[in-house]
Amino acid sequence: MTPFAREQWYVIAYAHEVGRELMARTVLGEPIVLYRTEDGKAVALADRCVHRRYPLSESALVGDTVVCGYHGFTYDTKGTCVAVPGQSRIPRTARVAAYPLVEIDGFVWIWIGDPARADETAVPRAEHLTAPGWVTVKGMEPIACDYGLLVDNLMDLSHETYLHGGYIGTPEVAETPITTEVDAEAGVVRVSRHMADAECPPFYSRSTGIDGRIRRHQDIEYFAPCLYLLHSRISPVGQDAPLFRTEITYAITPGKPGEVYDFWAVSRDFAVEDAEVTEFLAKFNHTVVMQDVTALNLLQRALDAEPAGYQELSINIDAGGLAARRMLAGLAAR
Ligand SMILES: NC(=O)c1ccc[n+]([C@@H]2O[C@H](COP(=O)([O-])OP(=O)(O)OC[C@H]3O[C@@H](n4cnc5c(N)ncnc54)[C@H](O)[C@@H]3O)[C@@H](O)[C@H]2O)c1
Ligand SMILES: O=C(O)c1ccc(O)c(O)c1
Ligand code: FES
Ligand SMILES: [Fe+2]
Repeated sequence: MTPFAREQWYVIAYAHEVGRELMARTVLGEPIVLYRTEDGKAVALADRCVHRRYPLSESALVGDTVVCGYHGFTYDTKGTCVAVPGQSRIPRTARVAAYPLVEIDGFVWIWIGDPARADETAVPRAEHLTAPGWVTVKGMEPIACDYGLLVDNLMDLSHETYLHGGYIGTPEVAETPITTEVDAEAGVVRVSRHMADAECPPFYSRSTGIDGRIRRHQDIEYFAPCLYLLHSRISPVGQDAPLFRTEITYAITPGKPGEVYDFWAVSRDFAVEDAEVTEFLAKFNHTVVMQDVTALNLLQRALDAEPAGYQELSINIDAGGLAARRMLAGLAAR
């Protein structure tokens, strides 16, 4: 299993998902309850009551406090217990952990680690998700696999040719070599594949209106451990500047061991008023994501049935994924 890297920021939800209803998510194996205060501030607490460990997400939100649904221990936004039933003295140790949160670019980021070390300026940015002039479609799918399998999947887009043919894949994706760069200091892995003359897959022909062959550049930036950006640049062959810019964002958040949240988004700065294009990209990308979900569920079940110590065989296309795995191992070991 890919080790969990603590002392890091992770996307726990889209901002729009968090409201005045208690919501449960598990990140790096930690059960967490999320809600918004009456003033609109997002709060994340450990989702286990200190009394008998009842899930607080199955409780009542009363004003800005959570009243445990089992015996009524009441917690404020800092996780401090402010009332217990049947007595006025509150035990000094009656508190649950409160997690640092940052809301930015339409994501709610949570710090998993020592709260004193949470540096908000270290949250990686995906400005296109909310920038004026850009339109975004998005969603989230949970997958029953090691989160490292989703990292591998996204770092090696040669699979588009085989798994996503007729959607985003064409023969040129698998045929074109990649370049890989590692910025160990910044914690970023970059993988680029520049296709000078390629078939235009339906994802781009139907969104851009191009009907001939294209120049297609895929520039990946993986900000380990959670944020993945694919800068996609498309133009008709012969054009010497990119005409169509699409930013594909994934946030890869480990849930319980063997589970991952796959947050996905597609942003564009062309045809922004065209509702048909928006609807097409939302539907089409969801289908693409489900092709990956199905493959990764299947792959995890196959790996689970393997005897220990099975051998993998890597080739050139795996350079980005291998660099990402090394970076994750380094973050987890720190
Ligand atoms: N690793 C690389 O090779 C590489 C190169 C350039 C940019 N990037 C990354 O891409 C991100 C986006 O950059 P930006 O928004 O400033 O640049 P941009 O929107 O001006 O696009 C520049 C990109 O378009 C590509 N491009 C140029 N002409 C093209 C054409 N005719 N058809 C298709 N693609 C074409 C370039 O290779 C480059 O990737 C940046 O974050 C940068 O780090 C990576
Ligand atoms: O390679 C691409 O252009 C592309 C498009 C949409 C996706 O969801 C994706 O993962 C990749
Ligand atoms: S378990 Fe929460 S009050 Fe008893
Ligand atoms: Fe895929």
